[in-house]
Amino acid sequence: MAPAQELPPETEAGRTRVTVVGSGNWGSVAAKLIASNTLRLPSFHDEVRMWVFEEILPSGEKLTDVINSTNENVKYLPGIKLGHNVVAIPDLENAVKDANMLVFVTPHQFVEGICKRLVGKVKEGVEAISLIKGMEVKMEGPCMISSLISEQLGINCCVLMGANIANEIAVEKFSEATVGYRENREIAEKWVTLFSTPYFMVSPVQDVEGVELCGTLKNVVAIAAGFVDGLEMGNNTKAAIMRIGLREMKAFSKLLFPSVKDTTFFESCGVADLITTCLGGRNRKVAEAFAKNGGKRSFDELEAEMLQGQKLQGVSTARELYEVLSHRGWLELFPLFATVHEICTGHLPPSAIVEYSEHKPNFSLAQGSAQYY
Ligand SMILES: NC(=O)c1ccc[n+]([C@@H]2O[C@H](COP(=O)([O-])OP(=O)(O)OC[C@H]3O[C@@H](n4cnc5c(N)ncnc54)[C@H](O)[C@@H]3O)[C@@H](O)[C@H]2O)c1
Ligand SMILES: O=P(O)(O)OC[C@H](O)CO
Repeated sequence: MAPAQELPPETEAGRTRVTVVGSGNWGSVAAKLIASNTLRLPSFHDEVRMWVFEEILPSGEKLTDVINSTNENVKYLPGIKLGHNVVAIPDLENAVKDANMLVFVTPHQFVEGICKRLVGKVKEGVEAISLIKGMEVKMEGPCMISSLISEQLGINCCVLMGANIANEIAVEKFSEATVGYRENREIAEKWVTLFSTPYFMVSPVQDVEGVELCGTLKNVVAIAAGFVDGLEMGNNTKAAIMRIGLREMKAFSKLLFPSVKDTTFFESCGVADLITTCLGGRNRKVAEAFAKNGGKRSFDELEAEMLQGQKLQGVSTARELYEVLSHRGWLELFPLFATVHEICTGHLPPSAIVEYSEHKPNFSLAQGSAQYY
């Protein structure tokens, strides 16, 4: 497809342009979903730009060249056509400069660097959405990725989270997702329109922090579920870990943001994502291998070997969470979260996942926290 700037000006008028910042496994599927909709919705420009962190493939070719010539992300989503209107762009500034809607979908550890490069480079009034499951920990405390994007770029940022294993959505198996928004329902509806397809059902919820924390924290519970699988502890144990994990997700979210709604945990971003991720996600899979190896091979080594460039979010989120819990004196309130980090870092054996999480938190340690359980 012709690059956007070559289109006659009259075809441009009033149409919303979308750029996807990120092109991993989920980033590529997000681009595919969006591209199928921009083609059919007259209010959107057909072309979807996708920023690609450039890399050279074993064939010696550039990943962007291969995506643009084959219409496939051969490294992160092989075998799936993205849509002829998806254009891979290696230059970040060029990818975002004309966009009215920006979709952020990179592993969370890269977002801050990306945002720094984007300061002053995005269009005025641009709307953003984050599909990123993770958080940053700053001196002043935890910072959700949507806030980081919002604050660094001075733009509004919604979130989209859900029970969304990318490879399943890539082959158009039915699933649901949740858009979290702050105040502007109209913008949330626009995101819902942009993402919804007959096989991808999206619902808006006015609880950006609740939706984003669900997506972020479930990755830590998935690591715990992987340990249980690696130790062959069975379904009941795994269900117990998921229940305790959900309880800690809710308690932590509400301690951090009292505005978080109970009902959010019953949306796709809550219990449904927790279930799918503990059954079929990458965090679970690598944690299973870690436990099978008795913790003797590091997560970094296993991630590189098992995921071929895809990135885990659960191990770093567990570390970030641990920092927040230690700093606020909440470690004993969240035994599952704390134990996951201690196992990941080799301070406890994988079997500690049940030895520790079976203890109920000591409510007296944090005044008023019992009401959240
Ligand atoms: N894959 C899924 O099923 C899925 C589903 C829902 C949400 N998510 C979330 O989406 C986010 C993105 O995950 P993904 O699956 O699209 O990615 P991924 O893990 O498949 O791929 C890693 C990506 O990081 C890029 N990268 C590597 N080094 C980089 C650098 N220095 N700077 C910038 N980018 C770099 C790679 O090019 C690649 O695009 C994560 O927060 C993840 O939790 C993933
Ligand atoms: O494969 P994971 O563990 O990164 O999880 C993928 C998605 O977040 C599931 O919704």
